[in-house]
Amino acid sequence: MASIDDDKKAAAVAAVAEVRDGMLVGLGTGSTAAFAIQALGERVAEGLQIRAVVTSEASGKLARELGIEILDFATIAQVDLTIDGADEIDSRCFAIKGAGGAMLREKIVAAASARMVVIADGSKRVDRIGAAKLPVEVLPFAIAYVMRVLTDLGAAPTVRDNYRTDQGNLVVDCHFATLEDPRATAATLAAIPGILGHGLFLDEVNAAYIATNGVVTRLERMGASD
Ligand SMILES: O=C(CO)[C@H](O)[C@H](O)COP(=O)(O)O
Repeated sequence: MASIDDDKKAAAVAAVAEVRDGMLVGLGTGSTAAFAIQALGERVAEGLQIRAVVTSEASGKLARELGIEILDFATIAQVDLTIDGADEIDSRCFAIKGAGGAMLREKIVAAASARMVVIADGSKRVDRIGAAKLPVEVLPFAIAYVMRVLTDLGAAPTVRDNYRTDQGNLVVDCHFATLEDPRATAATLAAIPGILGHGLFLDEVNAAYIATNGVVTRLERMGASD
C-alpha cells in the first residue's frame, strides 16, 4: 500500500511529465509541490531546458539547490504551466489553497499561466470544496477591522499564530458553515479592504493529478464551472 508521500510524489511526477523543453514553469508551494520541484530538478539534471518562477521563498530555495533557473516573477507577464498543491479539490476543479500561506503569490502565478495543474494525494479530493479552512491574507494595518467584518460574516476567523507571509502580511483562517456559493464568497472576500488575497481558486485550475494508493487519476476542467 502506497503512503501519502508516495501518492504526493506519484501525482507530482505525472504533472511534471507535462513539462517540455523551452517552457517557463510556475512552481507552487507545499509538500506536494516540493515533490514536483524535486522531479523537475531530476529532469533538468538529465538535460531538460526550462526556466521557472516560484510562489514562495521556500520553493525558490529548493529549486535553486536543484539547479533550476529561477526568474524574477516581477519581470514575467506569462507562464506556460504552473504545478501546485491544494488543500481541497473537487470535480469542478474548484480548489481551496493556502494552508502553506502562499495563496496570494500562488493565485497571481496561476492567473498568469496558460495552464495550471493541481497535484494532490487522494485525501484532498472532495465532492464539494468547503470543509478545509479558507485562508485570507490580510494587511496587518487592517487586521482588527477585517476580523470584525469576517466575524460578522460568520467566517469564524482565527489569526494564524506567529506567522507572516513572504510579503510580511498576516493570514486569517476562516471557516464558513457552508460554501454553497463559492463565487459569492470569493466576491465578498475580494471586496473587503485590507484582504489582499484568499485561498478560493475557482477559475485558475485546468486539471488535477490525484494519486490514491499509487494510482494517479487525471481530472480535467470541462469548460466553465459554477
Ligand atoms: O496552497 C498551498 C500553500 O499555500 C499548498 O499547495 C497546499 O496547502 C497544499 O500543501 P501540501 O501539498 O503540503 O499538502
